[in-house]
Amino acid sequence: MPSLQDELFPSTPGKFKIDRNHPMNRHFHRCFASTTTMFFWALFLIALTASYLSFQSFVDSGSRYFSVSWGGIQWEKQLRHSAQTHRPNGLSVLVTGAAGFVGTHVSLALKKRGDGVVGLDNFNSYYDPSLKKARKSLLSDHGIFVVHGDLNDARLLEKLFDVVVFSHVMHLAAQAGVRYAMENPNSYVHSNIAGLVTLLEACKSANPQPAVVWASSSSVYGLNEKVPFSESDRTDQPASLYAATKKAGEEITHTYNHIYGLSITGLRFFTVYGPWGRPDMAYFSFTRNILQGKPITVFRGKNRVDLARDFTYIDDIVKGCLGSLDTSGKSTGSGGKKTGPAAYRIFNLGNTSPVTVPTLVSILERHLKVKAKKNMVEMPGNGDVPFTHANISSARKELGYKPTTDLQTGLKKFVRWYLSYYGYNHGKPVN
Ligand SMILES: O=C(O)[C@H]1O[C@H](OP(=O)(O)OP(=O)(O)OC[C@H]2O[C@@H](n3ccc(=O)[nH]c3=O)[C@H](O)[C@@H]2O)[C@H](O)[C@@H](O)[C@@H]1O
Repeated sequence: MPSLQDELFPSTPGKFKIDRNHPMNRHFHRCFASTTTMFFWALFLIALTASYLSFQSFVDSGSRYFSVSWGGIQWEKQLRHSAQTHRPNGLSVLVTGAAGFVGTHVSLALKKRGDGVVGLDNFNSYYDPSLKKARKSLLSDHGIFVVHGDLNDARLLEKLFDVVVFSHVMHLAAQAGVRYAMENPNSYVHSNIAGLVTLLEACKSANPQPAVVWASSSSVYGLNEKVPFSESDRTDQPASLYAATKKAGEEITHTYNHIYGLSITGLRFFTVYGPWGRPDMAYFSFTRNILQGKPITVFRGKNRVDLARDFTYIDDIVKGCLGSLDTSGKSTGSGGKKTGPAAYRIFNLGNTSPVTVPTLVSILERHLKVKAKKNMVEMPGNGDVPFTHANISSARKELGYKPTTDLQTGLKKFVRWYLSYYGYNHGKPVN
């Protein structure tokens, strides 16, 4: 005889029948109906919670415009993985502008020695974004995750510091370029002023606070005529809006050091060049034009004096950046409040041997084995300075900084990279 259980729950699906008039069944039906209702309510609540959570992560994932794609469990996992250190006392560094020229090289060097690195970049189109994407995939091949987002996105920054405990921030994201400031002045304010403040706000509120190393510029010396340029020289005569925003950055970082106890190191880079460089810079655009048989414009100063730059090779700059991170000392603030004095430092990172622009051109001609078509033009009043020359004794003493690559050697490496990246074979494009 089948048991009650068997009758009510036959093993064959579809044969389930309930005799509603059976007293036992009436009782069961009431119970079952309430169980079903509960079951559906539970399902409904689970669905509601799930959609709330995914909505939250969608909200998290965007700026207030709900447009940028960041956030979510998988994204956080990638962040943590990328930030993991692989050496005792390794650093965990947030590198802003990681898909930029200096950012890419610094990120790779940190990763190579076992530090954790998370990149941040907005991939803007100031110059060819495909070069930035190529740098990103180089970083990804080395296990470095680059978040696509803007410095001005405070929620994103807060989230990054929530997910990862960064010991350091290497702040290299900026609107670069001296002459472009006349075309698009607001982009300099957006990145170099507003973006910097948003980043410092996030750093000051982080617990623990990271130490900050950031890129200033040799352009802050502006119209200074005393050579070589020392950190104590006057920097109150900027010649371009770009220089003015970098100078403002030095003052802004000082206040965050003073009020909140953030450890700050500002690095005044001197015309950095090398493989994976910036296409807007003279050595890069000259190379492109010379190879394409197009003319180049070489600016000259007053009285036909050649312009000169203390061109500095990227590998030397990277050593200066790593030396700065290693010696920065801790920030002292907690819960947004300073608990003691923290380091505030500024260093020149140059090569200490200026080279004129016509000499730069003749070195390129030699390496490319092509003669340049030169248009010599008087320097327009567009923010340029006639020369730069770094005194690096402070950096040498404090960071162990010692540049070792001269322009001839560095440009040879750049040209080799350029020809291979853009598909040239013996100076001819490969079809
Ligand atoms: O070190 C710095 O402070 C700055 O170095 C470079 O600025 P700049 O030195 O002007 O570098 P380039 O734009 O590559 O110019 C180098 C030299 O070539 C000259 N030049 C540039 C472009 C051109 O078409 N012709 C030309 O003769 C410039 O006048 C300058 O003397 C970077 O672009 C800045 O972002 C950086 O902050």
